[in-house]
Amino acid sequence: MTHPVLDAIAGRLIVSCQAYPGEAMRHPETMAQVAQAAVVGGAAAVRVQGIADVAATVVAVDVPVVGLWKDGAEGVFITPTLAHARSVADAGAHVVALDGTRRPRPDGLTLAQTIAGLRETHDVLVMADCGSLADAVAAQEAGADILGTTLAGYSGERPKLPGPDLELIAEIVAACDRPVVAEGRIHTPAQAAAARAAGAYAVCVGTAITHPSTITGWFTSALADAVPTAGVPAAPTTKEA
Ligand SMILES: CC(=O)N[C@H](C=O)[C@@H](O)[C@H](O)[C@H](O)COP(=O)(O)O
Repeated sequence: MTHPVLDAIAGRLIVSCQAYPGEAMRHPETMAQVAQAAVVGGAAAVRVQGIADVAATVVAVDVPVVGLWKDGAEGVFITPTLAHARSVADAGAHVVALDGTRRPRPDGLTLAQTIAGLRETHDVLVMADCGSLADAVAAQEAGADILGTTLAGYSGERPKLPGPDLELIAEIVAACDRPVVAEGRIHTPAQAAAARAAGAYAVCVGTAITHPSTITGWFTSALADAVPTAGVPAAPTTKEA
């Protein structure tokens, strides 16, 4: 690859550091610290949501920052307009991640117009968050530098599998010639490796690394379903006097 950011992430892990509205960890400094911890663990890049979080993280880590701005929670909400994209780039993101689906955008621009407009003002890479093979093909045509499977299972064109959509990753890799970032519901190291084996250029993991409430829920659910099997010592009981 010919771009230093693409060189940096080749075959590597990107960690998405996001807290959601109303959550205790939703604070730019907190997310920047989470990003620092991910870098210590070997993250080659981090993905961060929100202008303040991007700005705080860019100065806190020495790896590329993939920035996005979620505005809303339905339809096109990941960096939905050119104005959002420029703000993310202004905050210092090295890569601007934006909705890469074929759905209408709130400002009426096409994806190609959005990418071209961003390039007029900023020297950044663009990651298109796609939900299907057709999205990825169109996003490549529109000028995206990186194709992500971020929206597979969220835009209505692919099933929402419990794990990553490995089939889609392989299809995009076969049909396109841009780096493909596997993202979405990669919950285990084995799934990350499987995404890489399916042809992903890099693998992005969020929830399983940086969302403690969800991870805690996985454990509490497992315990709620678990029953002691034979041979397990019984819990001590209080001796009667
Ligand atoms: C669909 C959507 O809004 N995805 C968002 C995109 O930035 C994030 O909420 C995800 O956490 C991120 O894509 C990483 O995925 P996962 O958390 O499954 O590892």
